[in-house]
Amino acid sequence: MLLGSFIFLSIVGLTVWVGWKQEEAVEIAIAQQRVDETAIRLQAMIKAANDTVSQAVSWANTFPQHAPYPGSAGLRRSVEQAIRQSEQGTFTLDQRGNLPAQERLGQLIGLNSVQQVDASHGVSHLDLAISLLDRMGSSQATSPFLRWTYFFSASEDLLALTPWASSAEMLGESPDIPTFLHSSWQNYDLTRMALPANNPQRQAFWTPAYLDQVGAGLMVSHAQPVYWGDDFVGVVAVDVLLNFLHEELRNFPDQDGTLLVANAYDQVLARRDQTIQSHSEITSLSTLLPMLSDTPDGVKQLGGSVQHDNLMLVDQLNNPHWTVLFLLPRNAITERVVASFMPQLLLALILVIGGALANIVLWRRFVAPTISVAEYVAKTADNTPPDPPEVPPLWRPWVAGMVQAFVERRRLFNDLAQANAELELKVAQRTQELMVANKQLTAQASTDPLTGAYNRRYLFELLSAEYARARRSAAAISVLLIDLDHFKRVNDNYGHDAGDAVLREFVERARNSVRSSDRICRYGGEEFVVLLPDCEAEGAMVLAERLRLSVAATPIQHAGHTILVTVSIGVAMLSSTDTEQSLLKRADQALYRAKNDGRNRSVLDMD
Ligand SMILES: Nc1nc2c(ncn2[C@@H]2O[C@H](COP(=O)(O)OP(=O)(O)OP(=O)(O)O)[C@@H](O)[C@H]2O)c(=O)[nH]1
Repeated sequence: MLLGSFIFLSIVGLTVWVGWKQEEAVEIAIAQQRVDETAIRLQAMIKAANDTVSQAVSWANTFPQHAPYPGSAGLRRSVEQAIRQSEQGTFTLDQRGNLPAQERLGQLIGLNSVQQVDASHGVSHLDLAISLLDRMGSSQATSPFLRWTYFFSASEDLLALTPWASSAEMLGESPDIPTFLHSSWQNYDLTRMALPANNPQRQAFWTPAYLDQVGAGLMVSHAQPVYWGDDFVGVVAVDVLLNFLHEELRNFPDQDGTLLVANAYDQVLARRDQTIQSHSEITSLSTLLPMLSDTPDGVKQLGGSVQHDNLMLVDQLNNPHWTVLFLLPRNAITERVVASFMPQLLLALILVIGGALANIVLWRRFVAPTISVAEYVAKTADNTPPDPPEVPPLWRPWVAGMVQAFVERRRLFNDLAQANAELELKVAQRTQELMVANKQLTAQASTDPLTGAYNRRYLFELLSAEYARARRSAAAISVLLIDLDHFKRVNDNYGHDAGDAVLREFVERARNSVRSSDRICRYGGEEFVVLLPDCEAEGAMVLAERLRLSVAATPIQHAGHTILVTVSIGVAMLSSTDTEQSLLKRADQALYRAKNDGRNRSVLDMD
């Protein structure tokens, strides 16, 4: 029972745990999916900057093959006019009132010394700048967050920029154009990073974030150097305003946690919970997340890991290498899991409580009654039946029937045991009786019923045994053959009963005259044989005489009559040549002589 409960609770617990983990995994997957989608959207939005730069650089690198470029003839005339009209060795397009579609074009500032024609390539940086202004003028229309597109010439004497900005606006606090152009190459990341020494692979790159000097906001530049063959010509760049990032992060569907975008320079470019409006507000990611400072490339280490009490979900854009980072508090996940898992949890609780109740009911209704009934059954072996067990009402009729059956069984068992005991007693008695009867039968089989002497059949058994014994041990053995004299007269004179009485009395007196080991046998009618083991002839004669005299000396009284009886005795002792029959025969011969000699005497056969 306990084991069953334990297993049941373990299964429920395991199920809850597995369910919990599954729900947690689902929540994490949803959050990761949102991060991934945000990264994809940002990548799509930033694509305009990539396209603008790659198309412009592609055009610029092959520009000598396009020249002369007819599309910018009007702009070129305007530039040449500006160069001619310029003072102080510099020129701008501030006076461009005669340009067609001027809003579409941008500003161009430079030094009058700018080369009109490159001797080796046949075209000049100025030609390239003019053609780029013509081609890039509509770039901003493709994306609202592309701010400036521009070309710096590597000779530090030219800057072409679109859309339009006045030279005053561009120069800002710079004292003059030559200083501005020169310092731009020294101070701007996009120009410095484009230099052949810094970018031998001539790759496009993204600069760290900076604040636009004309107040447009936080931005980054995407730039790529321009080469004509092996000659470094300049750099084409586009400035990207980062305010769209904040808008994008604000639309993130998960309202919990910290969400930000950082670049590969450890700068946090945008945070959902905070707008960045000044350069000082640009925090470093490693400062924001102290745990990152321990690793050389913290951002790469972040994916899906748990940072303190937050789950950190990350996705990275390819170009630029920006990171969308979402710190979701663990307790927010737990709350969501609880919310979505609550029905399952409730079900599990119901199952547990229901299971426990079912166990209790099962125990009370079935197991406990079964045990008490089993104990009761065990006790029904006692003679006194125990009280019936306490069971629920449902069981009572059944238990009552069973108790009655057991009691009846006990009663039958007791009756049977008693009957068995009685039977055993009877069998013992009967056996005893049979033994007595057997003894009697045995005695009857060997005894003459009238006199109690051994009968003729038994005489021969005895004689045979004694004969064998005498032959083995060379012992003596003698026999007396006794015949009552004129016995017929007794019957005739006093009746047959008197004759029987005389026979009985004779045997009685014979018993009193012989040894206990001697055997008195009725040989037939009024003839008797007394078998005398270990008795020589002389002893036999003495015994015969004593017997004869005991009979003759005292008449027998019967029914008022005094009956005088005598006996004649033939005596013989076993000789070495005798058989059993010959021994008896010699005794008979001696008897015969005793009769002939006048009766009432003992005669020894001397043979
Ligand atoms: N009452 C009684 N008489 C018996 C029994 N057995 C034999 N007798 C009788 O014994 C008598 C034997 O007679 P006999 O053979 O003539 O011999 P006897 O009269 O004894 O004469 P002797 O032997 O010559 O002395 C017969 O009359 C038998 O009927 C018996 O069991 N009971």
